[in-house]
Amino acid sequence: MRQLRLLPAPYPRICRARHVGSSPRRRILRSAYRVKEIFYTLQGEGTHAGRPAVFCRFTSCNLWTGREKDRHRAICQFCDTDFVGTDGPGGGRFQSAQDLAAAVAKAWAGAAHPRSRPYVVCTGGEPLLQLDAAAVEALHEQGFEVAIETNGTRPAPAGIEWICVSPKAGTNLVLRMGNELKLVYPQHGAEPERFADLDFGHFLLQPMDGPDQAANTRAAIDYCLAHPQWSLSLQTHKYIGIA
Ligand SMILES: C[S@@+](CC[C@H](N)C(=O)[O-])C[C@H]1O[C@@H](n2cnc3c(N)ncnc32)[C@H](O)[C@@H]1O
Ligand SMILES: Nc1nc2[nH]cc(C(=O)O)c2c(=O)[nH]1
Ligand code: SF4
Ligand SMILES: [Mg+2]
Repeated sequence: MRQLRLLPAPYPRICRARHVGSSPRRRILRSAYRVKEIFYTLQGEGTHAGRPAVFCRFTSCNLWTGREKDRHRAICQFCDTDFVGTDGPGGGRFQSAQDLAAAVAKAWAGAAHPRSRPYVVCTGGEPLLQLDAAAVEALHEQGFEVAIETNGTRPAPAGIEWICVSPKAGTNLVLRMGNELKLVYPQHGAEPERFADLDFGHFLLQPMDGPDQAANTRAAIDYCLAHPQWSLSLQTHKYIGIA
């Protein structure tokens, strides 16, 4: 069980909860995995677009509060996602990695089959503020192949099968290798050339959604045509009207 506790320093060496806050005196232990929503759909973006997956959307991000009133001063200002709170379908607070993995397994609708291993995409918000080795292990125990969508500013626990990093301008990119680098385009200060030499299996440009979506799509197409290391990633779920 992951319980809310305040620990006096020095802290026990064996403690699975994670510390929050910088000052040792202010280290409060997080109580649970906080999840906005868990839902079953098709992966809409990137290399695995079209693949059935359970999406586990963790609450909170380190680059935006998620509140519209703060968007203009956020580090990441173009976010298309509501990740505030735990009130979405299947959302809630999960006290243990096992509880979290059981909720994800409940959402998987596919039949067991050797060629269709259950697939979970951990996203957010920023999933690496919460996803830890215990959660990855519990998801594996439920039979899942684990994928993540991350802004790359935090290290990832071991064992994740598919790491998709989507760098944001003005941030320090910590995750510099992975399976796919999916860059929202265009971003002043995060031009594709800055990332082209990193160790990723796939390099994708995803047009920034918003008021300039059509022009951004044209610009992304032109960039890919001129620089064939890069492929286009469309947010297909938005076109076909699924979550
Ligand atoms: C909502 S984010 C959550 C995961 C993580 N925080 C991240 O940024 O990668 C999921 C994906 O949506 C992308 N995304 C967010 N807002 C977008 C927008 N307005 N247009 C296109 N892609 C966007 C992100 O770059 C990321 O690849
Ligand atoms: N269908 C679908 N595919 C997605 N790929 C990444 C998503 C995300 O929000 O992280 C997402 C999403 O929200 N829905
Ligand atoms: S880093 Fe990801 S979740 Fe956070 S604000 Fe940006 S796109 Fe949204
Ligand atoms: Mg999304």
